[in-house]
Amino acid sequence: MLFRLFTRRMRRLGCYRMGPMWKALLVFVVIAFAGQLLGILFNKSWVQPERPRSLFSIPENNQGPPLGSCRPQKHIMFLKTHKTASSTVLNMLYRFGEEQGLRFALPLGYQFGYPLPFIAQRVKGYRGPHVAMFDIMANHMRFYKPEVEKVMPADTFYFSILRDPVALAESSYAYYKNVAPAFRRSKGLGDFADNPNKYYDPRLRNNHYARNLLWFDFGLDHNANYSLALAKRGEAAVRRNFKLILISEYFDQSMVLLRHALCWPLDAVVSFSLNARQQISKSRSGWVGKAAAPASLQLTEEQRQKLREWNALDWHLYQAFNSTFWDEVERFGRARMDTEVTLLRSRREVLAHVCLRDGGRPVEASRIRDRAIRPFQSGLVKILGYELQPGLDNATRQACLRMIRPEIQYKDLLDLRQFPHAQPRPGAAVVTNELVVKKDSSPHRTEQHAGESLERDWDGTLLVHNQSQEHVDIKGKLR
Ligand SMILES: Nc1ncnc2c1ncn2[C@@H]1O[C@H](COP(=O)(O)OS(=O)(=O)O)[C@@H](OP(=O)(O)O)[C@H]1O
Repeated sequence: MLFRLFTRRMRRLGCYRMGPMWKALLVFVVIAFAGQLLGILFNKSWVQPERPRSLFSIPENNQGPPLGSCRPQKHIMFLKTHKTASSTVLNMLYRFGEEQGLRFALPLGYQFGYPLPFIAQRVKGYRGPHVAMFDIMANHMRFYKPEVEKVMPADTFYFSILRDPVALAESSYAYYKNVAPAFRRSKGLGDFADNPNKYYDPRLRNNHYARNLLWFDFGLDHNANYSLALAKRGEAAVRRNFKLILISEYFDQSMVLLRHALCWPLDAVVSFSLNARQQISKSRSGWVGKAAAPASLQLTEEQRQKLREWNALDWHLYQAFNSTFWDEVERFGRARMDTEVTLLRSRREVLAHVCLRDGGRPVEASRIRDRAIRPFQSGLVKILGYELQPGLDNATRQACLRMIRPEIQYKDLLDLRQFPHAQPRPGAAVVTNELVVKKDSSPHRTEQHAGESLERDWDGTLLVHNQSQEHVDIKGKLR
């Protein structure tokens, strides 16, 4: 019937003198074309990324507005800057990679030899330049592009995240109070801001946490004297190397841009804030109120301004990329952005309701019954985590767990999956549930081992001093 119709139409079009061979070929082309068309209409995975085995069976159309004909990006390098919400972003990358069976470039310990500039040998299982082995790289490092390029495929998508340097300084001071000598010596952040030069010695290890920390993480000289020309050169280097720079203060808008840049489904960028510090409120519940900072972190407006000046290179970077960020939002469309942010937030609320106890409120580590998901603690304040809703079915529980599993534990899990037969190296600090809540009270201990000098860094990282005095973190703790 269809064939008869088709031949009649062909006759009308003047195709009388076709031989049987040509006719057969034409029929074949038409059938193939119709097949493609039906495939496009009915196979959504062509137009939308395949939804990872995700939390709950929700209809496809709840995965956010369609993304067009893009393909999900699977080669990703995220520069995990410090105290910028980067652990929340890392969690999303871990989840997506795990669900899609991607391979992670993981550090031997928990960061890639930080604070030394990145070298490819820090990647576990690295076999040499341009051996395409890894899909995602995202743990803390001091960025150094030529070495990163040895590890990651040429079509890798590079992105990172920035935060207002004043907020970042508060977070960094709270977290690294006992780690950065400049912070340790001052009475409080306000005192430090009033006269940073009194406390800051650029030669002392870990003082990079106290000055232009973003600039440092991007691999630039964070102690350089500020000049506009220098700041613009640094900014240009970041622009050259990174396709997208997110802004922590606009986290949800950032996630929308990221989702579109990576062509990912909505669930992949829905997250719960990880690594938040507890801030004591005056209310009876005694819980988090961002306004109520402890006395040692309180700042006057003048001190805030001084911190901007002290971190002038970071301040420049932040302002420049904040402006670029809003240009991107403009290009994306304000109304469209608002719609997608609303969708993202409502999805987060649904997931919080399903997954988390107490309506999703973060709690202090000691109150988390499952010790395996307690977050690592450091500094002046308590770092909060989450408790899972009891009584979840196994699949939901696993999906929820992924969203709240702290960075250290998640890295260990992926490491074990990728290297199931690897033996821990001699001297390696094995992460136990106890260790993740332990504060290291005696930083910089030194021991002798097999002719080498071993030193424990503030976070338990085992550093080996060999003859060239290079520090190698074998395995230790984060940050
Ligand atoms: N979604 C979202 N939006 C905005 N801010 C967020 C988010 N998730 C985490 N955070 C805040 O980020 C701070 C922790 O940053 P990091 O995870 O990068 O820290 S670390 O360097 O890995 O230790 C930490 O900041 P402070 O609470 O000010 O210390 C977190 O509260």
